[in-house]
Amino acid sequence: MATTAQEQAQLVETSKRLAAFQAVKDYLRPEYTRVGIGSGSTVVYVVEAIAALGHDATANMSFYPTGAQSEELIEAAGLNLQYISKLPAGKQLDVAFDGADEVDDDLNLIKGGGACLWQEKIVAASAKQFVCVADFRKLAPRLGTAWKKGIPIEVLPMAAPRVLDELQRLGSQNPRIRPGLPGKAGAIVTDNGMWIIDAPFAPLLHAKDSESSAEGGSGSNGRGTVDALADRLIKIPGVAEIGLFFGKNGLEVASGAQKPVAAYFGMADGTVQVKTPGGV
Ligand SMILES: O=C[C@H](O)[C@H](O)[C@H](O)COP(=O)(O)O
Repeated sequence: MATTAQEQAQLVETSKRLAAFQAVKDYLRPEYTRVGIGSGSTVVYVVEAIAALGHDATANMSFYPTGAQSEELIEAAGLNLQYISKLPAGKQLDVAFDGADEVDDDLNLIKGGGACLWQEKIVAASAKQFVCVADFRKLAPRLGTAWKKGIPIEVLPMAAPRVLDELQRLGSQNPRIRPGLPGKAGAIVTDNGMWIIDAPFAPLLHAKDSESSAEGGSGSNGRGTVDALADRLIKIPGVAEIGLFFGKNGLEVASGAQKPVAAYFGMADGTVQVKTPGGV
């Protein structure tokens, strides 16, 4: 049935909210004290779901933002704001919630569509459990299938031309420095004073593909895997961080995981689909 653009937009918002409320219900335990809050439009509903639990439920919890937007969200909801820079060495967040631009069926993520990725990766990797919340548009078998804008890469501004050259050598088709929003002359500037380059690549294979391929890490048909490309991108001089969240998942490593222990998707039919490392 044909829907108007307005109806489609409403469906997407409803789906984000469904995913966020279910994820908070499943993963925010009353005994938790340290909670990471990511960036983007879906995380708005995560904060709404947490605030809806009431002051008594959250009074002993501190909330760790991933940038200016989530800092504002936490404060506006009346939740206790704390900073990852104040997390003592050896301690972890109990859980962190964040959105994604694309999620593949091995739970690799593309993030940074809203120019937040560096602090997000630090917060996710600081959590015992990283939980992703998204709507049905973000589901894709391979990264680069649905999200065609490219992999967001946070770069030191003075290095941007050299990074663009290197990205083209690695096979990116037409990598671009992301422009500022209307009213802002020049490039977009991140919360960390960096620029973003969006680097499109052909859809990326993942570990599950290479397990079934004799070619190992490079995948089948000569196509690159998420891990192999990420390893090359992060080594380019001038690259601060990349918007690929990859590697071991949170069930395989005790700390430092960039991949979620669960990804929640609000679906168009009003259900919530949950993907976990064992269940996808
Ligand atoms: O840069 C922004 C972050 O990585 C977001 O988490 C990501 O872009 C998803 O945002 P949204 O929930 O608005 O789709």
